[in-house]
Amino acid sequence: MRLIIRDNPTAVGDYLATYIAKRINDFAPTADKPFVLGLPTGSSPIPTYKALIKFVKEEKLSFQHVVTFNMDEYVGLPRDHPESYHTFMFREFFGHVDIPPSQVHILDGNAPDLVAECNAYEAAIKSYGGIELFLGGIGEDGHIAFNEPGSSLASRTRIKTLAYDTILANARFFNNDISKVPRMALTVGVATVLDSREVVVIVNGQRKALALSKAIEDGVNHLWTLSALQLHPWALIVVDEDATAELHVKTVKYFKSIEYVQEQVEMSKREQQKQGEEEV
Ligand SMILES: O=P(O)(O)OC[C@H]1O[C@](O)(CO)[C@@H](O)[C@@H]1O
Repeated sequence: MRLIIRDNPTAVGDYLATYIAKRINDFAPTADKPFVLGLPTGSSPIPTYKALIKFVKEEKLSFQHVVTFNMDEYVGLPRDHPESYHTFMFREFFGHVDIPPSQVHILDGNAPDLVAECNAYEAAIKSYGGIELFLGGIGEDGHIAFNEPGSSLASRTRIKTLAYDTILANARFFNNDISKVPRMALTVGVATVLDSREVVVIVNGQRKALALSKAIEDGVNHLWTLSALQLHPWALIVVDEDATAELHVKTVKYFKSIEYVQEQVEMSKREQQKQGEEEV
């Protein structure tokens, strides 16, 4: 697992957008071989979405051959409600990039048969050969997607009752009226996320600092489902300075040193390549 620390949420968003754009461009997606991307909602990904939209407007990136799967959706909230994740995704992202709407997948929290809806979602992910990169968000209690504390680390897409902490945290999107926050959601499971070839998670703010330390400094534990990322061969967590508040100084220094060494390696690779080109 790698941990990248940036000064603030905007810098986190810029780093992530550059990272994702490079992954998509290097993959060179086509209609027959689309790039399959998992996406979150919440306030954390907004700077990333803004920076990705800018790349598309500058024609440095296209979502023409990208297929997306969102992490979660509330149960029972009308699809056109301002706080549904459908509305959020089109308002904050899909409405501003060149993705064909038919390539967007978001769970339907109003489906007549919610279990069938979840099973069909897993099958749709499989039909595309799995997710290439899952960009994720977490809650203050360390949940990834809506896999609340105690969720099985082998879980798949399903209905989840939201934890009281999550209901309280999300009340800010419902005029701070707890009674308006849906009690249930559909969410991809921990195993659904772990099946992706790469997992990238955003953690911003001091209120998520404890979750970050539990997830990376303690062992794998179903009470902090983000910790399951320790089992993934290609996981990256990108955080702002505030989110590191509970980490040991040693942990922060260690991950910063890894990034520094990586930069040195890449710089020397670039220099060698330049020398080679000059010799030709
Ligand atoms: O970024 P915020 O606003 O803290 O919201 C995070 C929430 O969004 C999600 O990523 C949902 O997609 C959840 O995992 C989490 O509860």
